[in-house]
Amino acid sequence: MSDSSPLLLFPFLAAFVVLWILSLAFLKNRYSRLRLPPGPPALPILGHFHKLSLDPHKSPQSLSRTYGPLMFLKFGSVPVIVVSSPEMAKNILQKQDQNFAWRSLPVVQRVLHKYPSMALSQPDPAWRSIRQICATQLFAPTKIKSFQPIILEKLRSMLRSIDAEGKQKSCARSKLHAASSNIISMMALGKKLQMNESNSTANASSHLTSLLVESIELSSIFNISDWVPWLAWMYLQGCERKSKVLGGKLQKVWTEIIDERRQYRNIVGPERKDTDFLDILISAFEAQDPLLEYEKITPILYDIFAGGTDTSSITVEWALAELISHPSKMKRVQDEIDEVMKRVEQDDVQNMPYFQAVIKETMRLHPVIPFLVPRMAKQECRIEDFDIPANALTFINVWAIGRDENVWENPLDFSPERFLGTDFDIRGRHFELLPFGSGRRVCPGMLLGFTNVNLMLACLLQAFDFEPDERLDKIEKFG
Ligand code: HEM
Repeated sequence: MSDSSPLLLFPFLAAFVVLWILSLAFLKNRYSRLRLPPGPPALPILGHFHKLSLDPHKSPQSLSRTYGPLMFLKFGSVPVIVVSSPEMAKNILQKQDQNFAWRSLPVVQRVLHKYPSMALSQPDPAWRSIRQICATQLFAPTKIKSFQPIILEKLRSMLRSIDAEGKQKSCARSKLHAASSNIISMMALGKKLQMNESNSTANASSHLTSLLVESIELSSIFNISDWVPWLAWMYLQGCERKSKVLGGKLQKVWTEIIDERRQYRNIVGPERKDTDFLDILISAFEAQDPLLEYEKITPILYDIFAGGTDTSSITVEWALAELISHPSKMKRVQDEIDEVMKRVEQDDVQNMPYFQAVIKETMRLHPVIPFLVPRMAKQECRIEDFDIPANALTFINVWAIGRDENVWENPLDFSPERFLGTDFDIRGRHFELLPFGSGRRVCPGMLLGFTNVNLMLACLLQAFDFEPDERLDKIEKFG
């Protein structure tokens, strides 16, 4: 660096300080008339970022022990509400669901897709019509049932592969992940794609996998522009540029896949049947909108891959880790499986109360999306005695609710027995247990995700005996 560089920095620092003072004054005026929920004192610019530890899902839980189940924080300049009790969650997700159905769109996602994905769309008519297609066609119970043979075939091939290569943790993890992605990819884009490697779409689909992984990694980077928007113009981390390049590549692959399918549909003509999600989506869009922009299908496919893959395999991994650490519970669930099932079938899985309790208990202690997908309050509103500012990003801390001693007895114990003989389910009606969220933004893939978790876990428990392992790592990592 040359000698003159500190001088060059001076105007930059001066501008920074002025912007900071202006932002403080602006925020003070903005919130001074409101009775905000309690929260710790904030630092300038950073807000409460310094309060987050390296495990960001744990710090809000300890803060809420001091400040209560409805807490106000600021991350950078973004107002944040953290909810940590079933009553507050019910207030937001049921009583005020409409106002809290909005999402904030991170910069990476805004640049990555021409149209926002379903998970990050605002609750407008287009989002509602996609949710409708999800409920009545893509994830309808009959559709999921029709996919059961495909799911089981993939799982049997996973079992063979684990059997051949040993069931060390790392091996089982990668096989679970691969099985989960294969199941989703078969349902979304069709069996033939995976079978015929010389087919150009098959190559496109394997390229797609690596682009999707890259895009999920990019989306999970902590991007300063999202939290301190007035610094966005500096492009400090280059995320926008990377998203633009990646978005272009993703769009090219999606277009190839969709175009090839449309050509195939034209060749087969009206005789064809909608076999997978892509077919269903093309038909549904064509029926609704003759001037269809096929690009609007791509964010839905993106959601199906991004939302449907790791969520199931991680849940199964946690269930196995807990059962391996609790051999008597492992024996009880395996005995139940041996008694009820010859071969794994979804209908039988539902008739195993202890097995179902194991899954609920796993989802209580280890929800894969610990804060749900953050909601945003469209308008200023009140919760109990407090004012919630418009556009406050709202985190429902289901991880903390699942471990709250005021809600659960001995909350840190893995005890599936607590669910036996109760009517608790995971569908978003019981605000103590919300692994799939609740209200109008509840996970649309819940039935599919739950079916996959059931079948994967049942297959593994039926096929193998797992030895207790002292080296078992039960450390939760965020993101
Ligand atoms: C064990 C499996 C799964 C779990 C635990 C899970 C969990 C969740 C959660 C907690 C949310 C946020 C709900 C809220 O904001 O209230 C969500 C949203 C979503 N999930 Fe899932 N999910 C799973 C499987 C799936 C599958 C299989 C798909 C699709 C194939 C999927 C697609 C989505 C989408 C598109 C959204 C956003 C919905 C919207 O904002 O309108 N998920 N999921």
